[in-house]
Amino acid sequence: MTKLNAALLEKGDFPDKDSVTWNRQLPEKAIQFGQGNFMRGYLDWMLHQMNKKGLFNGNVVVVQPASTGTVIPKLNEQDGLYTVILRGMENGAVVDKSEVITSISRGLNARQEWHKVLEVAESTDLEFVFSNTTEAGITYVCEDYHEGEVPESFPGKLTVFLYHRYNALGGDKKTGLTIVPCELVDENGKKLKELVLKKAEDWKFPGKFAEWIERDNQFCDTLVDRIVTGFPKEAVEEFNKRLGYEDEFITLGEPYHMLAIEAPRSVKEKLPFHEAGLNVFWEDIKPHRELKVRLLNGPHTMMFSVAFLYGVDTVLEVMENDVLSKFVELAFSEISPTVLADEKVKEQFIEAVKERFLNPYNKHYLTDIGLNAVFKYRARLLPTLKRYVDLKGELPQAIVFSLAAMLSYIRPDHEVGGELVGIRNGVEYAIRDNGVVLEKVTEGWNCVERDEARVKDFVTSFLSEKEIWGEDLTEIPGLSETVTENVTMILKNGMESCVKKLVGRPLI
Ligand SMILES: NC(=O)c1ccc[n+]([C@@H]2O[C@H](COP(=O)([O-])OP(=O)(O)OC[C@H]3O[C@@H](n4cnc5c(N)ncnc54)[C@H](O)[C@@H]3O)[C@@H](O)[C@H]2O)c1
Ligand SMILES: O=P(O)(O)OC[C@@H](O)[C@@H](O)[C@H](O)[C@H](O)CO
Repeated sequence: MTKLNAALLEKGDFPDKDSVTWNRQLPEKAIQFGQGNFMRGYLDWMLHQMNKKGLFNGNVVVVQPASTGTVIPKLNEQDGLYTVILRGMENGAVVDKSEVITSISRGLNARQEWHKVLEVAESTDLEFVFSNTTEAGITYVCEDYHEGEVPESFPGKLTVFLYHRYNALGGDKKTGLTIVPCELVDENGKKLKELVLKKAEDWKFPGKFAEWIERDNQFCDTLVDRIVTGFPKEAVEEFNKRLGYEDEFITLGEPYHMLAIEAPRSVKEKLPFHEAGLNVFWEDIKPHRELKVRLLNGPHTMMFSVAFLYGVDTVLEVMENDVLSKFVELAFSEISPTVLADEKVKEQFIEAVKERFLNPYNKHYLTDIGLNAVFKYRARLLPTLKRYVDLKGELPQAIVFSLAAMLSYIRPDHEVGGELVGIRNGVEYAIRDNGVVLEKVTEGWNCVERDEARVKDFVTSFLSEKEIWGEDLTEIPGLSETVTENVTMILKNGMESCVKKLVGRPLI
């Protein structure tokens, strides 16, 4: 079968050819750090929608920031082209549409082609920097600067990129950029700016550069929302057949999307998402964040370990299971009172989330949601747990149970090629979490394997780890004891029996 690339698009030899809009001559107005599924199915898709209406008139250079990854060469083989397939319900009707996205001009590997990345910094066409480097990307890493060499961290790369631009173009006001991070990190724009300024200070870049950053570059805070499940690895042939070409980057997602962005009016004028009919809010993002992170990401992080160890694999299977769907109800009932929003707004949001989780087309794997789960629990559930304790004077049982389930999920059986492997019902799964977490959990589980009575020591030591939690969680009254009880119960009776017992309790 023919591969998707520029030649195929020009030949137009495939079923959906009439829907393609492509202008290869558009200037490279943006650089994007992060080549993952989410950006392809969300931001690059949005830029494409604007290009179709003549509202952006630009392309994006995509940079792979992390050293591992195989996306860039394959993306370049496809001339930056790929297909987004959006499937689910929209306004009560079934949607199933595919579209070739043409907003990416090329891809670069930061490690191997840093000089080319710096050439982009010199361009007067460039106006925007977008990014999604996961939560791990917007963190401070202590590193040295050597001229011409690529820094390890994303903030380090961005600082050198901006410094190169400042030097190449003379630090003129007009050469400042609009920087729009899409990581799910609270105040992502402000944090990224702080990190850039810190790097500039560490590396003793001139004060005038810091002034240029402050005065002429806009860092915007954002909140992003769309469930993008990525490449359909279990049904590639079926999709290629439907499209009439082979595409290594088919990106599946739901029709729903939302972007909340805090930025000055000038940015709104340069990025008129709303004029292209996109669901974008130019306002305070806090209310959106409060609802979305607590009531969508929170239940995701609660359900992944519970449901996976129960024996199911996807969010849809959770929602369609009698017992697990009750666990999700329990999750909403514990989270909702802690969310600072109008009751009606919360109810409507919860109903919409349930409908999205029930999207019959989305194969959203629990193991994908479980990537780096401990830090997600810290960011997405711990504030809810603490607020619940303040409000009710007791622990939220399901939220606490999901913490025990997460510890049970990160239980290594053995190691393969440096990666930890867990076992569910005799079948292996990869445990993918942060290095510190894996080290502590492996140590803890090793002790428990030798002596089951050591669960208490394991849980207490893990919860008191400030490097992981940012605080000592054993100070929350009863938490350590309840997590210990739950882990012990899961070990003894298995997940199914424990969840059934938990959901048998009356809803709050
Ligand atoms: N997939 C979704 O539905 C969805 C929805 C909203 C938000 N998000 C956010 O997007 C992020 C990425 O999701 P995805 O589905 O694209 O995953 P992915 O695995 O396809 O992509 C991960 C991306 O992050 C980069 N990356 C990873 N670790 C990094 C590091 N330490 N420094 C710099 N870059 C790093 C990779 O190079 C890659 O571009 C998630 O962390 C999530 O918070 C995803
Ligand atoms: O993407 P992650 O791994 O950070 O989190 C898993 C899901 O909660 C997340 O992808 C949601 O589906 C998404 O945030 C919806 O906008």
